[in-house]
Order: sequence, then structure tokens, then C-alpha cells
Amino acid sequence: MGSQKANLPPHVLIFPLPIQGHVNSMLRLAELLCLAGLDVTYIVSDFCHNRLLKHTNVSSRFARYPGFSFQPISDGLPDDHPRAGKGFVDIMPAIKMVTGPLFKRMMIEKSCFASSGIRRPVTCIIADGVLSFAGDFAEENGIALIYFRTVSACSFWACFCIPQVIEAGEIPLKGHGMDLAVKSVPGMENILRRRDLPGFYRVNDLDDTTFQIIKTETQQTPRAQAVILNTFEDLEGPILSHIRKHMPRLYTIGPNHFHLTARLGAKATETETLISSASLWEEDRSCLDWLDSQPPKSVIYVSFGSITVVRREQLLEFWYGLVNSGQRFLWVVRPDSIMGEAGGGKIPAELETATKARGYMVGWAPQLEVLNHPSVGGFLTHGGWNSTLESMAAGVPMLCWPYFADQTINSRFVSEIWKIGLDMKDTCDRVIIQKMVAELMHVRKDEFLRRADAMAKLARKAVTQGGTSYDNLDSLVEFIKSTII
Ligand SMILES: O=c1ccn([C@@H]2O[C@H](COP(=O)(O)OP(=O)(O)O[C@H]3O[C@H](CO)[C@@H](O)[C@H](O)[C@H]3O)[C@@H](O)[C@H]2O)c(=O)[nH]1
Ligand SMILES: C[C@H]1CC[C@@H]2C(C(=O)O)=CO[C@@H](O)[C@@H]21
Repeated sequence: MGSQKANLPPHVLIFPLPIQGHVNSMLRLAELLCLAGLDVTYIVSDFCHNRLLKHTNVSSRFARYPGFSFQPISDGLPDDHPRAGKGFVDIMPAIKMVTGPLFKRMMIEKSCFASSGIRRPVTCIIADGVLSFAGDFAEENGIALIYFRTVSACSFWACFCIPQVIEAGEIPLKGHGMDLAVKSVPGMENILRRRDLPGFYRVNDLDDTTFQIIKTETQQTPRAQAVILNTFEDLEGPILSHIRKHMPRLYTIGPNHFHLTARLGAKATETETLISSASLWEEDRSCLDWLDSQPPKSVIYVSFGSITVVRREQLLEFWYGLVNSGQRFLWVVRPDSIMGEAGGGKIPAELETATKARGYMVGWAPQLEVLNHPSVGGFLTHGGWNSTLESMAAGVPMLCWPYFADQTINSRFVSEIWKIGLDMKDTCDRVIIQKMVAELMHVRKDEFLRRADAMAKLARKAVTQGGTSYDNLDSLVEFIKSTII
């Protein structure tokens, strides 16, 4: 057994927060590690697992990696709990109180998923950067620990600097002075206004539970032996230098959906790769047929990710703004995304008519395929980090309407640093929406497309052999191997 075991690959446990953006990002990492020949156990909430099995091809997709397995666990919430909108605030405490103890028990009872002569017990835990209990378990049991924070480096760094921002008296915001410059986040002195700080900062009381959780979880990151970020050096180099002063072993491997496409390259066609989704809702592929019949770069794709909810009045502002812009649009309206009477009330006839003429609505879209469709020329997005990277990699300019969390700082970087789109934060007005859609799709179209195209090229370079993300992934795999020698 001893010599047999020596030939077995490392066994990595991957544990994402059970939210669409985190599950997508970490499942892509799981596949990248499977391709490198590592064994992977992927912990997933029962809620997400059931949906993945129902709406995706994950079973067949991962069947080709014999060293891969899913390990479902409860997320501590009842099945019918609304995990979107305000419901999201319950996720972190439930995970901590319920999933944490369950996880520790499961790891011990299942001998950390060892299989005699076939698989080592877990040798390395790659936990979501906000799941410190997984880090505790790794430390208590002498297992290598890596954190993967699934947001942008700029958001992670701004959260890491929470103590300095408090010290400088720049928060609590108390709703005023939102346009004042933030001076206490090194490297961002001339970039951020208070309204651009990650949404968690928007509290009147520094004892706010979510704020405290984010602060504590972020502060403990440096105890890991390594940190992974889904970004690339050409995109966030200056901020990464600041982070590396505290966490020198930092692997940037993104954009990881693009990286996966590049690594699968020879083994799969582009379409095969694109349809390897991890959607928690059923994708309505009919929108691709609709896109096929639209002129090149004429459509603005609208989607606010998996957590955003809007009030009916806001829905109507967006709808009028889009219709009045005269632009063709493909709009994802998630079934659980309208607050209140689930979209009750009549839709004005002029909106129905205009939507039939030049719009298309679905409950959930095959987003990667949509963004890479030649008819799509812009993306009205909440600025979730996956959506932002997916848009960048496809060379599609963005109009950002951030909802919470990292989105408020991502949108600032999109507009002011990368200059590949516009930031519409803290307003929801049909006239502004109409004007900004026109600016993105007409007035400044060439300028944005040129920069977005240049950014897409940098992203491609990063994930191609010899590129920074490509090399960093190889180094990460070597590091994981080194932890068992
Ligand atoms: O109709 C749709 C809409 C979205 N997606 C996919 O769903 C993912 C959405 O991820 P993201 O854009 O990151 O949004 P959220 O799911 O809202 O992500 C959460 O997690 C992200 C990563 O931590 C954070 O950046 C966000 O702020 C947070 O809301 C992306 O891969 C999309 O391609 C689809 O496939 N179809
Ligand atoms: C629900 C939020 C808690 C932490 C996650 C996050 C992060 O900074 O890691 C950002 O927004 C959401 O994805 C998560």
C-alpha cells in the first residue's frame, strides 16, 4: 500500500459558497485541476447539486475524470428559502452555523474521502475565501490550505483594507458624502468615491452582521499557504502588487472560463466548451435562434446575475429605458427576480408591442454563448465578477448597474480604469438608462469596442501557453503536488 500510495496524485477538496457565481468559478477550477491529473472532491450544497443535476450536463461532463466526485452537503437553509435579494444575508450565517459543523463531521466520518489504493485522503483544501471554518479544519488536521476568493482583486483588496478605512473615519457612511474620495485604500487613492467601495461598506452600524463577517473572513486570508484569484496580471497588476505584500503566494489564473477553454482546446470544440455550464436554472436556448436573426453587434444583452432582485417600479424603468433607446435587447428576467407581487399588474401595451418588435426575454440564458454571439454588441450587467470577466473575454463593452457586494467597485474599474464601459450605479431612471444605452451602443460604440477588443486579446494572451495565468496554474499544480512530498 505504501508504494502504491506514493504513486497516487494529490487529492484536492474544493469548497465554494453555494451561490451561482462561486459555484461556476470553482467548478471551472475543479475541471482545470482534473485536467492536470489531480483527484478532486467538490463539495456542493444539496440545493445547488439538485439543480446542477437537473439543468446541466455536469454528470456526463465530469464522468470523463475518474478522480472527480461531488460531495453534497446542506447549506443550512430550507429548500424554499429565497436565496436571492435580501435572502442572501441568511446564507453566510447558515453556512457558518450548520454547514461548518456538518462539514467537519463528514470529513472525519468519511476519512476525508480516502479510498484504499485508489485515492488518498484529502491532501489540500481549496476553500472559498469566505469559508474560514474550512480553513480551521485544514489547520487542525495538518492539511494544506489554499483560499480561492472568487471576486476581483480590487474588491478583495478594498475589503482587506476595511480596518484602515474605519481607522481613517471614512466609514460608517451614514448615507452622506457618497461622492467624497476614499484615501485609505492603498493604490486606489485617486479612484474610489465612497459609493464605489464594495457594497458591504454601506452600513450605518459597524456591528452589522454581514459587514463583520466580510471583515473577519477577509482578514484571516493570509493564514492560507496560498491564495487564488480569478483575474489576470495585465488587468489588475498594480492592485495585485499590494496584495502580494501580505500574501506572497498569490496565483492569478483567470479568466478561468477562458482558461478552461484554452486547456480543453485540443480535446473539445469551442461550442462543447461553451455549453459546459453550471447553471442553477434551466437555460432557454431559444434566444440563440433569435440572436441568429439579428444584425451584427446590434443587441444589448441584459442580465443581473443570480442574486439581484428588482422592485416592479425598477423593472418598468429598465423596460422603458430599453424600449425608448430603440435598441434591440435580449433580457434575462429570472423567475425569482421581481420583488413583491411576482411581477403582478398589467404590463403597459407599448412595452409589450416594442418587445415583440425588437426584444426577447428569457428566464435564464446560456450566457457564455450569448456573449460570444456576433449579434451582441453590449452588456447591461450587475457587474458580478464572472459576468464582468466573461464580457471582457468576449470583447463586449458593459453598462453596469451594480446591486451589491463587489459589483460597486467592479463597475468603477470598468468605467474609470479599464474604460470598457459605463457605470450607472445608484440610479434607476428610464431617461438615464435610455441615454446610457445609446452612449454604449451608438455614440461611443467604436471607442468602447476598440478597448474591449484590446482587453479580450490581453485575456487570451494570459490563458495561452506562456501567458501569466497559464504559467500560474502550472505553478499552482506544482505547489499542490509539493505539499504531499
Ligand atoms: O442568464 C444567465 C445569467 C448568468 N449566467 C451565469 O451565471 C454566472 C453569474 O455569475 P456572476 O456574474 O459572478 O454573478 P452572481 O451569480 O450574482 O455572482 C455572485 O458571485 C460573484 C463571484 O463571487 C460575485 O462577483 C457577485 O457579485 C455575486 O453576486 C456567470 O457565470 C454567468 O455566465 C448564466 O449562465 N445565465
Ligand atoms: C454573499 C456574498 C458574501 C461573500 C461573497 C463575496 C465576496 O467578496 O467573496 C461577494 O459577493 C457575494 O458573491 C458573496
